[in-house]
Amino acid sequence: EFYSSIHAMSKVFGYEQKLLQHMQKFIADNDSKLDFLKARLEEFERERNEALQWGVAYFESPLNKYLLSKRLTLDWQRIANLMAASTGEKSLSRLHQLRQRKHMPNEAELEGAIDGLLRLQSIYRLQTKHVAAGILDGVSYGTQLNAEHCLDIGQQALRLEHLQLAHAWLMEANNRLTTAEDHHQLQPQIAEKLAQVKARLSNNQGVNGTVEKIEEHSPVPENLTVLSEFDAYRYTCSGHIKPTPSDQRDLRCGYLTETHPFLLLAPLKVEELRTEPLLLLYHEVLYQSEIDVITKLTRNKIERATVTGQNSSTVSNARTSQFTFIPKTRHKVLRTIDQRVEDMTGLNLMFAEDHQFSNYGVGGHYAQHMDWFYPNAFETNQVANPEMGNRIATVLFYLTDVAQGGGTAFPIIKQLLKPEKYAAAFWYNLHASGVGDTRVLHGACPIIAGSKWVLNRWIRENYQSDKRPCELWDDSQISLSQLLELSRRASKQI
Ligand SMILES: O=C(O)CCC(=O)C(=O)O
Ligand SMILES: [Fe+2]
Repeated sequence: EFYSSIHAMSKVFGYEQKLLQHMQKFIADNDSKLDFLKARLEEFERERNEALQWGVAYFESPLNKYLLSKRLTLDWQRIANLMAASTGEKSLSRLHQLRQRKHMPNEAELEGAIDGLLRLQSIYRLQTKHVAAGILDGVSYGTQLNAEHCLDIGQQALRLEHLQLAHAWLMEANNRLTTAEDHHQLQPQIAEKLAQVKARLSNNQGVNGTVEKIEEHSPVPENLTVLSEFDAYRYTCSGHIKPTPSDQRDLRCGYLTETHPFLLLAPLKVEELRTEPLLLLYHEVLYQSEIDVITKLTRNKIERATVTGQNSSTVSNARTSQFTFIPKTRHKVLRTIDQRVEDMTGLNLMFAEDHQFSNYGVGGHYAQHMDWFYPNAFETNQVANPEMGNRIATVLFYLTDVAQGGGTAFPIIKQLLKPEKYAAAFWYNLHASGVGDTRVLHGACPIIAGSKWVLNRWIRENYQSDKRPCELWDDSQISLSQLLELSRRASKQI
């Protein structure tokens, strides 16, 4: 699972250094063995040449008879033994051990890494020729891919039915054939795969077996209001879906001082991103010292995130991040943060879920979802502490900035929050009636470069009645029967 977090990736990077050291030792041992053999070979050849110069007289000397016999018995036996002995076994067995280590990537990880790259490419509409040249969204990382790498990626894109991208990568592989050996070895494979891609594309398009120009990305639809949920998420990540000036006209920002007397002294800086439904962004609501404690608390604790399914939690490509839950009893800093969340939200944190810390590495993302539980999740016992009710609100703290990508996208309310260290987003998941609000659909966009840490505070609805009174009227935009339908679909999907 190393590709889903930078933390795990740096560990594996350390293992690679050890692998290289064992390999060096192996080579050094074998080198000295070969050096020894070469010296013996020279010696034998020298003796033989001398013998040849003697001619027949050589065999007349008892000394030479002895030397020849010795060479052909003892000496050659030693040489043969040495040649047969495996050298560097110790380094080899250490190397094997290291490769068995936890976190060592296997083939599934390799595929995951390519998946992540293709996801980045399709969401941010990156051009293949740029990616292959190490340029990601305009920033150059100085890593070039060779023809073989491009072929690998093209093949996987083909397996994943990303036909347009498969085509672009295979063409790039062709462009990157440099040596004669590459041409000889790779070109036939590339040509074969290209033919497959073209055949599939023309089948799909129903064009009499010919495909004209193959674009690597389909054009951005003109009407961005009728899209699948995933497309809405990705076009929000890429910045194509964004609020209009009229969406933003009534928004305010300022200092929050009302929820607690303490805030008169230290007001919270808050910005309204949307009023209906409410989406707020608090700036500078964490201290570096708190992040330092959190870093220590979560070190070595994260594991690959799952999505909750019908029968169990499963690792899914819809969510490639790593997380851990930590109860607030573990450290005073977590309780201090909860006090601050109470001040920020006016809600009661007594029964919030444990603190969830997530780490996303390059390519890491979490596709669109709602944080609230569908009714069927309660019926099928998938909700921990169901008596606490649904997740009334979310506070999402950003513990890092992210170099490129990694925003939180809200496709329906057209917002893309760029991770800002020390900031936190707040939104209600439920309508005042308690019905889940579908407008707060959101997801974590894939990271292009850098690493992202977030802390989720999921606040449950019980014990909030004096804070956010439950309303009898339903302000939701969907009916309960539509909600149940959504819920049924969600349980089938996972
Ligand atoms: O990391 C983000 O930006 C969003 C995370 C999220 O939505 C979640 O963990 O539920
Ligand atoms: Fe979420």
